[in-house]
Formats: sequence, structure tokens, C-alpha cells
Amino acid sequence: MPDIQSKADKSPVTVADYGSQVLVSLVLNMEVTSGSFSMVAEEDSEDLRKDSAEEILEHITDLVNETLAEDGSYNITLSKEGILSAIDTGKSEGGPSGRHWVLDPIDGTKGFLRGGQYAIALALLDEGKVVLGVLGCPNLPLTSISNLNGSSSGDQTGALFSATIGCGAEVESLEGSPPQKISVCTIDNPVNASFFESYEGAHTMHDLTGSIAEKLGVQAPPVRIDSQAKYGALARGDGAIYLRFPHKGYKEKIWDHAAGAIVVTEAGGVVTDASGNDLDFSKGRFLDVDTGIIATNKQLMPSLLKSVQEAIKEKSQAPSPL
Ligand SMILES: Nc1ncnc2c1ncn2[C@@H]1O[C@H](COP(=O)(O)O)[C@@H](OP(=O)(O)O)[C@H]1O
Ligand SMILES: [Mg+2]
Ligand SMILES: [Mg+2]
Ligand SMILES: [Mg+2]
Repeated sequence: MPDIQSKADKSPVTVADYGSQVLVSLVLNMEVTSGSFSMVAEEDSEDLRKDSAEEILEHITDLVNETLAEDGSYNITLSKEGILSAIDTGKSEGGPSGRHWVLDPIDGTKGFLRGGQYAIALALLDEGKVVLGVLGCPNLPLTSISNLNGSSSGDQTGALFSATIGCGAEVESLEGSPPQKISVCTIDNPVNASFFESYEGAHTMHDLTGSIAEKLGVQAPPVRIDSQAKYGALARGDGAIYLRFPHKGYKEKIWDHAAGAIVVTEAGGVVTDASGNDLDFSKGRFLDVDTGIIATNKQLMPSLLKSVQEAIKEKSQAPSPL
């Protein structure tokens, strides 16, 4: 299908990923008028500049121009070259000084293609710290994940989470209902806790997370959904724990966690790596994390960390399969 391509790392990218990156970078560039503009974003134009990508580039250009015209806020039309250069405004390396926008134009592309969860994730780094985060989750129920499969619940679909450092976290509908303050759950007994993890077994080790949950005493089965919608759901107390343990050799990217992490911490939660270290977003496009990423409330974190470390130790001592 020409609207879906495979990237060098074999992950999918669609016209929607590119289109979203164009629109967000274009609007930010026009609206942010103070200081220089820097953005670290997932997609780049390299594959779209190949002759074989002419059809997909044309489709992205048409879709972006249709969207701009329908919205009507900006009187602009982009050429194909304009599309390519808008995508490439996301090429910044980020780092510890100055301000950098961090964008995942579609996080959870596999979920998006499956009709599952996905998120448009935008954060702002200031001197290496995340100070602002927004997560748009078009397929997430507005009130609770428990309404995911119930069309009879009356819950609206689509949730927009946002957080500003020191000001808390909020959720509103995608149409702009009054924002509601959110906070992580207050569960302190793991027996009553449930945990979120990736739907895709290629993105996280489901055997290891199962063993962590068992050690901790979690009874509920894992809640497997795509994207940073997991962080949003955790931040409003739909579940108590987030676990992510990629297979060996995978390097985490800042756009996969920056917006989600501030939404959770501003909702009163804690986000760390498997050793209990805070995530450091100041090191460039990648995150330097030890083994995995975990998040929960302040009450459960000490016992979660203990279970994580025990499960990792046990896995490393297990005889490797022949
Ligand atoms: N082998 C791998 N291990 C861990 N994460 C991976 C991966 N391959 C891709 N990913 C990342 O996992 C993200 C989706 O996470 P989740 O599993 O929580 O939905 C992807 O974001 P994109 O969909 O933006 O590319 C991608 O960055
Ligand atoms: Mg991707
Ligand atoms: Mg992503
Ligand atoms: Mg993405």
C-alpha cells in the first residue's frame, strides 16, 4: 500500500505520521515567535525524497493542503518541497541548553494501523528539562479506559492530556471541554493494582513484565495498549503501573516518553528507569536508560523497584535457551 512505508529499522511510517509532523511543525513555527526555533521530531524527509516515493509525497501534500484549507486559520498552501522542508524542521539534536520542542507526530503507528490506541505527543524541553507536555489520544475514552470496549458506556472517545511543570496535569475532550485536573491512583496494595504495557511483544518483554507483576503480587492481567496513551491513562488513575522493557539493544528515543512522562509526574506519579533513576532528556535524541522504564504512584514505587530488580536478576541468571 503506497500510504504505508517501512523505515530502515523495519518500523512502519504512514502519510498520517508525515502529515501530522508537517502540520504541528508548521503551526509551532508560526506561533512561536520569540527566540530561535528548534524541534526534535521522529520523522525525516530522506525516504520521501527518493523517486519511488513520488506518489506518497503527492498524497501527503494533498492531505496537508486540504487540512489547512478546511481549518481555515492559516492562508497557506504548501508545495512538495515545502512539505519536505517542514518535515526537516524536526532535525534538531536537542541537548542540555536552550529550548527544544519534542514531537512524536504519531506515537503507536502500529496501533494506529490496527485501529487501536495512538497519540500525537508534543513536549517542550527547557535547559534539558521537560516543562510542558501534550498528548492527543483520538481513540482513548475521555473518562476511563474501562469504557474502551463498551459503546453503551456513553463515554466520549478522544482525550487530550496536558501538563505544565509545577501546575499539575489535566484532561479535556478533543473538542475542548473544560479541562479537568487529573491525578494518579492512590492504590498502595499491589493486589488491587493493574499495569499497562505495550500491545506489541516486539516493543517490550512480556515475559519479564509478567514476572515483575507476579513478584509484586499484582492479580489483574496486563492492560496492553499502544502508545503514550498508557501514560495518559496512568496519570488519571485508570491503572496503577506502567512497565516498558525493550528487547536487548533497543535505544529509547526522547519523543516516545517526554510528553507522557510530564503528564504522569504532574499528576503526582513517578517515572524512572529500572534502577530508579529519573529520565534524563538532556542527552540528545536518545534516552540513556538502564534496562527499562517504569512508572507508578509514590506509594507503590519502592516495592515496584524491588520487584523489578529481583525479576531482572532472576532473568539474567536463568540458563539461556539453546
Ligand atoms: N524494537 C522496539 N523496542 C522497543 N520500542 C520500539 C521498538 N520498535 C519501535 N519501538 C518504539 O515503540 C513505540 C511505540 O510504543 P508502544 O509499544 O508503547 O506503542 C514506537 O513509536 P512510533 O509508533 O512513534 O514509531 C517506536 O518508537
Ligand atoms: Mg515510528
Ligand atoms: Mg513513538
Ligand atoms: Mg511516531
